[in-house]
Amino acid sequence: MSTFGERLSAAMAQHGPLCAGIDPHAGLLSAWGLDDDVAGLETFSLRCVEAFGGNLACVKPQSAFFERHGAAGIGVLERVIAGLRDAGTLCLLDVKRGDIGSTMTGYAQAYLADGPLSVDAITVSPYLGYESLRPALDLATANDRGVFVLTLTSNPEGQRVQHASAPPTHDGAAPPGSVAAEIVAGVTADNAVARAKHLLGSVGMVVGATVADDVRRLHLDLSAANGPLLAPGIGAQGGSGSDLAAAVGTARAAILAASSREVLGAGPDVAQLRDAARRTSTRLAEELA
Ligand SMILES: O=c1ccn([C@@H]2O[C@H](COP(=O)(O)O)[C@@H](O)[C@H]2O)c(=O)[nH]1
Repeated sequence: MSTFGERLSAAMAQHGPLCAGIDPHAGLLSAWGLDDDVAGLETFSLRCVEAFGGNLACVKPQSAFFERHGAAGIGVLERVIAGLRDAGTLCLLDVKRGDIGSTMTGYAQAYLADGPLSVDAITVSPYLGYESLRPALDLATANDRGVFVLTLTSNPEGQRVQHASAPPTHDGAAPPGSVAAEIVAGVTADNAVARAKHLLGSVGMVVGATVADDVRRLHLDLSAANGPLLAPGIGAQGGSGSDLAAAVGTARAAILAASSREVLGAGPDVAQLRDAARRTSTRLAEELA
């Protein structure tokens, strides 16, 4: 099988840069005329699969909105994942997992090995240390899956952690600067083999569409990292593809722009939802060009 980076490159070339979110907020269920229960969750989510499957490069279910319904909600998530797989559309599960290595192995097995929650890629949180993610990084590589490491998140609170200076390493090597820069350095190293083959790497970063100024302020070289950049914050959070594209240099080609509420507001009609996603993808392609 081809690597996740190769599959994502091909999908973006075919369908454009939009990664539509499936975020079944209680408010959106209500706006679609659905009850805030498992039946409403299932109707909402499977309409999204019908609208987006086969039409977009990637779809990003937000695990939180399935987990809040308990085991039955996870069952719906399993059916969403299966539906996207059947449609041939990449599924990036936004689940932001991160733990000590031994536990991280369990999370990696849940999402990056074969099983009911197996997806093409997941989001991971590096705040227990980039190397604590090693079990997920290694299993993703072994199974041709991907991970997206939180690097500069779209929310304003993230700055206090992500802009902080990284302490010196135990071996005395000079730290690369900020916490965010340390994560970029880890991703750069993990994508080196793909880079040598002139392929997009399978280790991506989450860099919010709202934080273009921070990318410049921290002097992050996202091009050298050679991974896809998941850019949430388009639409409802006020971010724009063009601002981020201007800040990341040649990495703009690797921006996978995530938008949830802006697109989902076009439901519940499947055709209108599909049209909204296509329009957003076309607009984002222009902003990122
Ligand atoms: O830095 C981050 C990381 C993840 N997200 C997630 O993306 C969507 C955004 O939803 P919108 O409705 O388009 O604002 C949501 O699932 C977040 O958890 C993020 O926003 N920022």
